[in-house]
Amino acid sequence: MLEISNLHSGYGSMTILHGVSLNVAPGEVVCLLGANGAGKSTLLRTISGLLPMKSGRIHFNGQSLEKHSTEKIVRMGLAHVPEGREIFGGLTVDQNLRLGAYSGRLNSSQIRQAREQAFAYFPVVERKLQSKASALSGGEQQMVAMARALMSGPSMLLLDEPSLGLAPKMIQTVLDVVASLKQLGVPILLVEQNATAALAVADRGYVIEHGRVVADASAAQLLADDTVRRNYLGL
Ligand SMILES: Nc1ncnc2c1ncn2[C@@H]1O[C@H](COP(=O)(O)OP(=O)(O)OP(=O)(O)O)[C@@H](O)[C@H]1O
Repeated sequence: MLEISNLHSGYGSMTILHGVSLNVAPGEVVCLLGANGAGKSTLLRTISGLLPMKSGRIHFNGQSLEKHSTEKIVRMGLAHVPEGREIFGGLTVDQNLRLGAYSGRLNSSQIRQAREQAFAYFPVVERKLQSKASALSGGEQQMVAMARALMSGPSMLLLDEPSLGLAPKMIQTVLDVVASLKQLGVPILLVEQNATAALAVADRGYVIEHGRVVADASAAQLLADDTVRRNYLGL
């Protein structure tokens, strides 16, 4: 579904990703592990076209994403929930959700369905529809960001630290939503600092160090690996 090979990317003249290759198959949840600054967010930003690649290949459903705008990539079905949420604070929650549907992938009845699904996952989003997004707590904003991504009718999701700043109960809610989307067949590439909990819902994972993939294994193998447990799972 998503195939990345020998990807180089970075900021200006600085290269952060040095030849990353990875893939996500239909229906898979794949977790990216790595220390702060390893390049995980940079990878997601490059996939979604927020950052131009320097070289390499990214294919989504057999189509190259190179030179496509982020807007086009969302229209192709790949939605990105960035770290730090980046919702529009001056707009209401409802307006944020409508912007999520702006890509035009869904017709009006599908948009209604996506809205209902988002409300079922995140009841607080429905309760706060008319509130200014900036008036929501950090955790509530995180849920709006995920709901907004669902409004584009994604066939794949890139989630960057979806549980950042959430209370423990809400962390589990977010991971339950990940598991539920997986049941619906939506593949997810997930960066998550609660790596043990993330690997519990993931099929596979990649470990990234200094912009390079240094390990690639099933979630069960990563959970059992002493080095991974020590360095990334805090066990
Ligand atoms: N806008 C930017 N301009 C220049 N350098 C950046 C920018 N964003 C990130 N970097 C640098 O790129 C490197 C990788 O950052 P990135 O955010 O991809 O790491 P990460 O693995 O997601 O880390 P974290 O877990 O802390 O979010 C870091 O050295 C960071 O300082």
